[in-house]
Amino acid sequence: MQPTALVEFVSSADPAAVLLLLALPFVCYWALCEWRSRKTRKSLPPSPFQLPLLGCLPFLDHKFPHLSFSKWADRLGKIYSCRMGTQLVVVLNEAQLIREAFAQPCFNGRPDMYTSRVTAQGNGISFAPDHLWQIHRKFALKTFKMLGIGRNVMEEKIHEEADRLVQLIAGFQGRPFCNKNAIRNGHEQRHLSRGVREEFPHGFRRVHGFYEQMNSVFRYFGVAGILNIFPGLIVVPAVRASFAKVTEALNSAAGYITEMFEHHLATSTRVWIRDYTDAFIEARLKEKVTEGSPKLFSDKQYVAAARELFLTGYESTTATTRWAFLYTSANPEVQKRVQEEIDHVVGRSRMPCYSDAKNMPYTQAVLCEVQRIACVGPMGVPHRATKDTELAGYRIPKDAWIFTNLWHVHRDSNVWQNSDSFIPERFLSADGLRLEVPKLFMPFSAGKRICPGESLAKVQIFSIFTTVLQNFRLSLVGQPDFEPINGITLDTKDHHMTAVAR
Ligand code: HEM
Repeated sequence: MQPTALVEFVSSADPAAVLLLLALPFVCYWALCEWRSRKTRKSLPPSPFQLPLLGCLPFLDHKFPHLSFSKWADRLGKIYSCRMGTQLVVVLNEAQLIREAFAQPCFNGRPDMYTSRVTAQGNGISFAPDHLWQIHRKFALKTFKMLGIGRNVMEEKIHEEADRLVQLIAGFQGRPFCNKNAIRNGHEQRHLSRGVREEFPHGFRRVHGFYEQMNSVFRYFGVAGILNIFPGLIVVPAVRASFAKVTEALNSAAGYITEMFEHHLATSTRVWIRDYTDAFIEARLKEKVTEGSPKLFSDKQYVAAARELFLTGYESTTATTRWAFLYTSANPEVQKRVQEEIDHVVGRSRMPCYSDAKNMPYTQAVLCEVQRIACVGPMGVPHRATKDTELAGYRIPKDAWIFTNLWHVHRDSNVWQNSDSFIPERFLSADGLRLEVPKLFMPFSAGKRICPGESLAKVQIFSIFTTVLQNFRLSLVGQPDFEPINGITLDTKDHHMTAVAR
């Protein structure tokens, strides 16, 4: 066709046909590229059956979602994907794969979740923006180390808590008491004994109120959590009311924490760093000098970080301690062996210390088995992929949420023989003399986000557990009920027990 003929054709033809003709080579080119890239592009991990818009939500066990995630893991293997609403979630079900993923920075982001956005407002540790997270995680770890967590200084404070719990239990004089309330009260009393009584004119009522608020957060979070998937549901009265309860409790706890901060400001010597709050005040003053005003160590950051450390630390360690008492009361022969080990290594004249733990393999095996079987944080804390990447041969798109299926990791019957039975010996060497913790055991997760409270939790659980068993023989009243109750962590139900002095 001559150029003039082409011009004539274009000017006389239907404009739509011309456009179509011009677009055709581009469309063909795009289709070819797409076909080529699909051939080479990895697919998403396999999925369970899902519905449009809702994804897997209608098929999740509403009471215990981790059981559904675990059932799908049995069928789909170490990695699968699903949608919660329109959000893509990748679920990791095997310890080795979790370690492999979390060793890579691109798997260590956190989702931008509605509940944390509204409550922490970009502050705190777990859900803070990246730069703030790095600084405050490092700061918390450095402060814990400086305060002697895992060393003698901190242990003195934990001994106070254990001692108060022993006094509290002794007060029941062999009559039945509620395990749950006793451990909570022991913890609150220790909090009081650490000087809060002087700090707060309202004394115990104030501390008790603070813990009550913390419990409300856990109680109501279950319903409010749906807002992370469908933020629009805030208009539904029941969801709105639950979330209001959570924010009300968090605000009220913030009031308590602010009072504590002000008291520390007024009484800080700046020479003796008494605790996390004193260390925060120091860092704040330094930032003020260099930057003019505290931006990284702001008041809001203090409230969010301190509240989070209280909340996560308190709930997970007290729940684990309650499970430890439940399992050892339900298994008298295990309890007897722990007590024999305590008598042999510690005796009766002093309190057990964490430094005794290395000589107490059986007791440590019992506590590992409690953490494995109870798994208080069954789905960990969600991560987020920060870029398009790959894992185990599958495509993981940027912003996919990554769930750590710790429940499955610790209950997989292909990994743990008789996985639903309580068998502390699985953490001992064949001769029963040494503690052997397999790499498949990971209650504190792994990688850069691994729980920074691990050492503190281990010292606290060990000290309280061994001090109580050193003093009392525990027995359950009625049949043991191992079904958990679900909040942010899996906790024991209320159960009654008796404690006879040894
Ligand atoms: C038995 C006790 C505990 C268990 C089982 C536990 C478990 C966990 C798990 C599974 C995670 C998620 C890690 C991840 O994102 O992959 C986590 C994170 C965290 N835990 Fe713990 N934890 C315990 C005690 C504590 C204590 C005592 C504290 C504080 C004093 C604490 C503070 C935190 C914080 C701040 C994070 C967020 C870390 C980050 O995002 O970098 N935890 N914990």
